[in-house]
Amino acid sequence: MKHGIYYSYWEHEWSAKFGPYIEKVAKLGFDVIEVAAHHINEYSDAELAAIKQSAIDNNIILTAGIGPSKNSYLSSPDAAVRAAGKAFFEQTLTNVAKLDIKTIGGALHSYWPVDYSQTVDKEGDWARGVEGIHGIADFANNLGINLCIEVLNRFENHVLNTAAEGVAFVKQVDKPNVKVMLDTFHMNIEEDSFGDAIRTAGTLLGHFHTGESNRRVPGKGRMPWHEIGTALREINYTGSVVMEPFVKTGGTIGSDIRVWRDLTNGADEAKLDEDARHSLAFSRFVLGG
Ligand SMILES: O=C(CO)[C@@H](O)[C@H](O)[C@H](O)CO
Ligand SMILES: [Mn+2]
Repeated sequence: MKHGIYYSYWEHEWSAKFGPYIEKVAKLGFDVIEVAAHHINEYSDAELAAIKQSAIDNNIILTAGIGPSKNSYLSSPDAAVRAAGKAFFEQTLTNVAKLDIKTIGGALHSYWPVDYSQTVDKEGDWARGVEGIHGIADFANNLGINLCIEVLNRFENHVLNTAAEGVAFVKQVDKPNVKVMLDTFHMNIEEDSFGDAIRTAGTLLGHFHTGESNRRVPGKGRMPWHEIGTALREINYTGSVVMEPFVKTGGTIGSDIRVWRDLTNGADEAKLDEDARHSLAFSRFVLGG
C-alpha cells in the first residue's frame, strides 16, 4: 500500500501549480502526491516533462483527481456537452499520461459538485454515465490509466452514494481499467458500515481517499480507522491511500468543499506540514504500508 496526499491541502485554487509540491511531499515522507487535473491542459509539454523528472528524482508517484465541469461532462442530457466531455477527457488523459500517472479519480461520469437547483434524473444520468465512461475507457487503457469512479455523498452527487452503487456502476461499464473509488469522508455520511463497504468494493477498489468527518487529516477525529485498516487488509488492497484534507477557507477549493471556518486553528505552513507528517505516520500504522 502506498500513501499519498492531495496537494490541494495547501492551496485555495484547483488551478494552483502542483510541480513545486513534489519535493515537499517527498521530504514529508509520502510515496504519492495527488494532483488536480482540472487545469492540466494549460501546462506546456516542457512544464510536464520537468514535473515528471522531478517525480523521478524525488521517488514520488503521481495520481490525479478531477471534478469535471458543468460545461463538458459525460452524462449530460445535452449531446453537445457530452461530446465536449469526451473531448475534454481525451485531452486531459493524454496530458495526465505525460506525467506517468496511472490513476485518475473523482466523479468522472458526472460533473462536480452537482447543482441541485436543477431537477435530478438519477436513472438517466446513471445510464449516460455508464455509456460515457465506457466510451473513454479504452482510450485511458491505451495510455495505461485506470479510471477510478469516486462514490460521493448525497450533497455532492446523486448517482453514486454507496459502495454497492459504485460496484453496480463499474460492473455495468465492464472494462478492466474502470474501478471503484471510496473516500472515508463520504462513506461516513452514507454507509452503514465502513468495513462492509470496503469489502463490497473488494477487488474492484482502485483508489482510496482518507479524511476525518470534517476533512481534517486522518488521526485528528473519530473515524473508525482500525475497522477501515482491517477491511483494507482483508481485501488485500495494494493501491494508493491518499489523504485528502481540506482545512482552509477561501478560493474555489474552499467554496466547492464548503469550508466556512478555519479548520487549521491558525496554522502556518510549517504547522500544516507537521500535521501531514504526523498523519502519515498514523495512517501507515493503522492502515498498513
Ligand atoms: O472527495 C472529493 C470531493 O468531495 C474529491 O475527491 C473530489 O472529487 C476531487 O477533489 C475533485 O478534484
Ligand atoms: Mn475524495
